Amino acid sequence: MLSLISAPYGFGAVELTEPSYDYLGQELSYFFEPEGPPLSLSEAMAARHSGQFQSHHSRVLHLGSAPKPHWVYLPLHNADDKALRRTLEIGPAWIDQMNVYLLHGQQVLQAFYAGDAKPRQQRPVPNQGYLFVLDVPPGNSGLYVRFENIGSHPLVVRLLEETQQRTVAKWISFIDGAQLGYLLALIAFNLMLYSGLRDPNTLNYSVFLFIYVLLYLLSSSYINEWFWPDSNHFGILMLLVAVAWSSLHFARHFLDIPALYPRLNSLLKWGANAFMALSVLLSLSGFYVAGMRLTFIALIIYPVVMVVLGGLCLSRGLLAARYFLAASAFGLLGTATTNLALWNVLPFNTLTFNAMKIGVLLEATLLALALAYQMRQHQVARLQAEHMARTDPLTGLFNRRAFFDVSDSLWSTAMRNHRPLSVILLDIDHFKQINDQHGHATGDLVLIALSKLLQQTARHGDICVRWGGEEFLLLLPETHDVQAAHLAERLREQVERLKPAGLSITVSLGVAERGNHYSLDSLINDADQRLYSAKDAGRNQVCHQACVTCSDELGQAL
Ligand SMILES: Nc1nc2c(ncn2[C@@H]2O[C@H](COP(=O)(O)OP(=O)(O)OP(=O)(O)O)[C@@H](O)[C@H]2O)c(=O)[nH]1
Repeated sequence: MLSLISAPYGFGAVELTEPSYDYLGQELSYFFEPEGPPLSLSEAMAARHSGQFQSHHSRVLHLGSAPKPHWVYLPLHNADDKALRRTLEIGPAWIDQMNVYLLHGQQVLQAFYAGDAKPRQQRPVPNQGYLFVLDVPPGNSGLYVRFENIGSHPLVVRLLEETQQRTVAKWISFIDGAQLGYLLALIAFNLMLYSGLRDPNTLNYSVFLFIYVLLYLLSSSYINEWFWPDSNHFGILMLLVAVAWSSLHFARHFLDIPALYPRLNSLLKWGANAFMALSVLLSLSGFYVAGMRLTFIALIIYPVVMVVLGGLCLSRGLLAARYFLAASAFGLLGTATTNLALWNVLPFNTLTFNAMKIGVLLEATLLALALAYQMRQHQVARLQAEHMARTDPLTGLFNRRAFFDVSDSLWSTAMRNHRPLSVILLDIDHFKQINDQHGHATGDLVLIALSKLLQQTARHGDICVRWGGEEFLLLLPETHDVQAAHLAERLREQVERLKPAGLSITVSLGVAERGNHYSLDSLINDADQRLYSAKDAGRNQVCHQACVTCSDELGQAL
């Protein structure tokens, strides 16, 4: 037994005089404990010396989704003539229990008891894992670590020299600060948008991101003391379930799935609720591993569902789905890359290890862009609807509704400041004949040509309105009756020369000035009467206050 214990450590040992940031998975060997009471250190040592420890060939040790208690051995060598201080880093942060022994010969030099399952054990350092300061004597030494954990824990082990450890800690603080600051800024901004715009998508997005931030903080061991201090796994599981649920909730509403795919929507909604309830129930009733497995299955399915939903909605012409699809694809890619690296399918390096974080940042950014794009689309649609409600579709001129919106203030200003304001009403002569003889489409062309002429002739500030079928109104601020009559006469002459669709047309016009009118309606009425006077007088003429050719009584009197 003694000879077994004193067997050499040297073969394949980590050389401590050559500090490196490398992960040491390839130098590790491991051994699953048989059923029964936990093995003691000397039993584990005996198992190693009898060749029961298996060697390992990748940088991360991943022993399945719920491995049994096991031992890990790491041989060390110090070629220096004095003891070297190294920080042993063991991640991730959510290991329940581990016993670490540093041995030199058969002598235990240091022992540590760590994990997040028992209150008085050494706790992990946020986002780095468990840190143990080792003073390794010259020559060969060895590290034995016993792990016990409910659920998956890919094991990432490094030995860092003091300055390396400080560098790692600095970069972790910097990257975590930047990442969390960015996500919190997105959450705050979207909550502000929600408080102003009441768009439920911005709220759903903020809730989803906030749960993700909580999950990140909890799984990296930042906030274990505040939430579920003695049941970290339960907290992580609940937040995983909540992240999955809230992301699907956001996706369903953002992509308008209830309207586009009502049946699929019900399926997703009830499926997500049932899965959430089942996971929580299983975990609460002691079937934690089953609950966890269910959650992990869902976590694989959810991102795929997102991508499929994005694709479906894009095929239905929902443009904001482009951003959504890209966001989901990045999220899926990041999560898949990190998981495949942890399972040693992809090479494990800083990029693949952090791919999930990068994916989430890209996903959050693209979803924020998707929301912005959707809001812009809603705004454009609203403006278009408003524009259409105010505009005559054939001629592009204001319709009556828009006229009353804008004319009120012009009328009030003119009244208050005693300023002139005139109205011209214009009607195409015998327009019915044009329609009857040349067809409705030709009639439309005539109307379009005439409205263009009106727009070109009117000054900036004048208002052109399609008043009815073939009737137009011009509201002319700062214009006296005589000036309006001149404009009307000019228009009449231009129409004669216009020849729209090759046809000769004429118009009759009635002009009225604000004068003693008490309301805009009465002013328009006056112009209308003069228009009909112009028609009665033989058409193709202007009738105004000083009119002598038309049959207007007032004009005749003048
Ligand atoms: N092409 C076309 N015709 C229209 C439109 N709106 C109204 N009309 C036609 O305009 C004609 C107006 O006819 P009437 O009210 O009898 O007037 P008119 O033939 O111009 O006769 P007077 O006004 O007395 O000279 C009708 O035939 C309507 O169908 C339109 O948007 N497009």
